[in-house]
Amino acid sequence: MPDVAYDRAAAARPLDWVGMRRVALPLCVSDGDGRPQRVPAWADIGVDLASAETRGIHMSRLYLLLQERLVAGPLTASLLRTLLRDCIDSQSGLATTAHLGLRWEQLLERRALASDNAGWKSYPVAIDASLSPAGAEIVLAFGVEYSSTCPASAALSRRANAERFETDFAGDDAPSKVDVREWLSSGRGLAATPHAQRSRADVRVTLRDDVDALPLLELVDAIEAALGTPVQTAVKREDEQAFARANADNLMFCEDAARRVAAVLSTSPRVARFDATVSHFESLHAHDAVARVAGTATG
Ligand SMILES: Nc1nc2c(ncn2[C@@H]2O[C@H](COP(=O)(O)OP(=O)(O)OP(=O)(O)O)[C@@H](O)[C@H]2O)c(=O)[nH]1
Repeated sequence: MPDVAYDRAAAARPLDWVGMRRVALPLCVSDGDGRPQRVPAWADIGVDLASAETRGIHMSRLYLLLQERLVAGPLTASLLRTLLRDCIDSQSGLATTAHLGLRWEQLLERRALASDNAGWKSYPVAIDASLSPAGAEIVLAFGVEYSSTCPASAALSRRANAERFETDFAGDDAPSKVDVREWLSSGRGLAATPHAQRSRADVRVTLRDDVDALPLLELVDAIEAALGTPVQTAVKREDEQAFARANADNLMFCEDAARRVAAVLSTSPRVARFDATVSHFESLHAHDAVARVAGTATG
């Protein structure tokens, strides 16, 4: 059968990236307990076309390698490195580099804060993997949603509560502890509430060369613990009260959240470099408060 890919290229020149975008496949990843889990995923796979005179690459070979390796899984850094090497080799000398992008939603089970319940949250995950004569680089990216309560608004709310207390207990007689407790528990005891909003940390980490298992769960757990207020799954009243306490104990500007995320990533033994952006989708403003932090890890 004719194979025009071998034709001599018109306007011959090398190309930086040739391949396929949005290849659908059932990606085999490891779930939170290390068991293989198949998830719908989309892959972008490509190589450079280093041979200026050759018209086309062998696309089917890249496609078949994706189906052969990523469906069997589970996805690890060594599987990605081997796949990229084989993508380059499949082109029989036409290519020197390969790039693979993967995107999927990862379900992770999360326990309630106080009750004996649990539920599942979906996390957006992506992989950007490349192999060139300079070596391999694997970037793991994911998003973590949390609640942020504004520290400035909290201070102003406490002041409003104190002023209302003075108004309601304006007489000379000192109120009893019971009076104060009842007032605090009543609607009058909350003169103002600080604004809080759903927020998201978008994290990208370049993995160290000695990492094989993808540290998604480890990093999600560490970041959610550092922020203190991850959005919840199953919520009973005791969970909601615990969440309200966690927000009071973890008042955060976007700058505070960015520093907490950086403190985790900069000390992780799995991370070589990181780049994180936190976005607070403000309930006070029609715009978002955003902070970005990047650096190398020393862990
Ligand atoms: N390189 C290239 N191939 C394309 C493009 N669009 C479609 N194809 C098709 O991709 C199909 C697979 O290409 P190849 O991998 O060369 O298929 P093949 O020649 O049957 O397989 P091999 O013998 O292994 O090379 C061919 O039918 C091409 O026509 C394109 O823009 N560039």
